[in-house]
Amino acid sequence: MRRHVRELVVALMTKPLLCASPSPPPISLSSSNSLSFLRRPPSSSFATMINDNNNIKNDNSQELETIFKQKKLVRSRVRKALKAMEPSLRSHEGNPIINNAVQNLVLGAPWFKSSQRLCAYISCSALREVDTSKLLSQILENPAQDGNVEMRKKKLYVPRVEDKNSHMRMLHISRIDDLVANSMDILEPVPVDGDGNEREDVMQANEPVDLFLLPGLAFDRMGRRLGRGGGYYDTFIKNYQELAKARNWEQPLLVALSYSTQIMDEGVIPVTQNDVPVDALVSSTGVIPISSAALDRSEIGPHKST
Ligand SMILES: Nc1nc2c(c(=O)[nH]1)N(C=O)[C@@H](CNc1ccc(C(=O)N[C@@H](CCC(=O)O)C(=O)O)cc1)CN2
Ligand SMILES: Nc1ncnc2c1ncn2[C@@H]1O[C@H](COP(=O)(O)OP(=O)(O)OP(=O)(O)O)[C@@H](O)[C@H]1O
Repeated sequence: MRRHVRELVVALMTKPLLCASPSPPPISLSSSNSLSFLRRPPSSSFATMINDNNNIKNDNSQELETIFKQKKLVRSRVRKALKAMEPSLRSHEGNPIINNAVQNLVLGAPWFKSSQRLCAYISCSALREVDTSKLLSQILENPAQDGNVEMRKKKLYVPRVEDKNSHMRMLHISRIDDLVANSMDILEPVPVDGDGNEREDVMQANEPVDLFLLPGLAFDRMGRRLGRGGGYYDTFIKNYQELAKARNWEQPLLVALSYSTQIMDEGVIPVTQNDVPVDALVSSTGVIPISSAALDRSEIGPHKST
């Protein structure tokens, strides 16, 4: 609570909150909607754009509490919608076809093909997250082949929760067997590998990560992302972005994976200044580039990282 008060909070909503309304319908991403993303301002102006539109300044704890309550409401609505995707009830989402479609879109994306080092989540089926197992095995199994950018071996870092104070590390793994289930039943790496060596922490790595594949509960087409309430990802990403800036590295592309039912109308997801917007969203309907960085890296050709 005290941490909430300390935050210089800004309500980044461009419309009044619609949280009290019933479940928002999933947004259908028609081609005209998709095209509107091509007119998005560059990512560097993304935060500014939101701030400029922000006409409600929330610098007191009461307003912050309201935002957290609203976040809770959205979370519980989305959890319910995800639960309704149980095999007997769900139409086509949540099944292997949809999970395959999302992962295939990622595997085919230029920003994925050209990535050399990435952080990705280990999906948890109990949380109804978009599956990442195919992606992870492709990354880990892909043999190194000199000269072929697409086939170049990628380095993978995955999350490990260290404590309940939003502290998460991203540790290097080379095999799926490097993972064990934690108390939340999410697979994560033990800090020491089979040879007794400390796993590399991405914050200590000498080279930049170019891609983050992010989980979340709800998203919108402006790049807003609502997590599960731990603050782990927002805190981690902010720290990594600061590190990249200090080292003069290109910022990693932030890409979230989502079922369509998790994509909200604009104005539904309340955010504070701690919430880091994503650059792109992938659902079975397609890749939605949001920032100029996502558009730039959607072009075919090797991605140059510094
Ligand atoms: N696959 C995956 N790994 C991850 C995350 C994630 O969201 N997904 N995290 C992202 O932060 C971190 C772990 N944080 C987590 C936070 C909450 C819950 C969870 O089980 N939440 C329940 C509600 C629990 C409650 O309200 O008491 C849920 O969302 O249904 C799991 C992981 C790091 N690793
Ligand atoms: N960069 C940060 N520094 C410090 N505290 C933070 C930061 N980001 C989030 N928090 C704190 O984490 C808690 C959860 O925040 P929030 O509800 O935005 O998380 P979330 O977006 O659902 O989670 P996540 O980022 O793990 O996906 C809040 O108390 C928030 O103040």
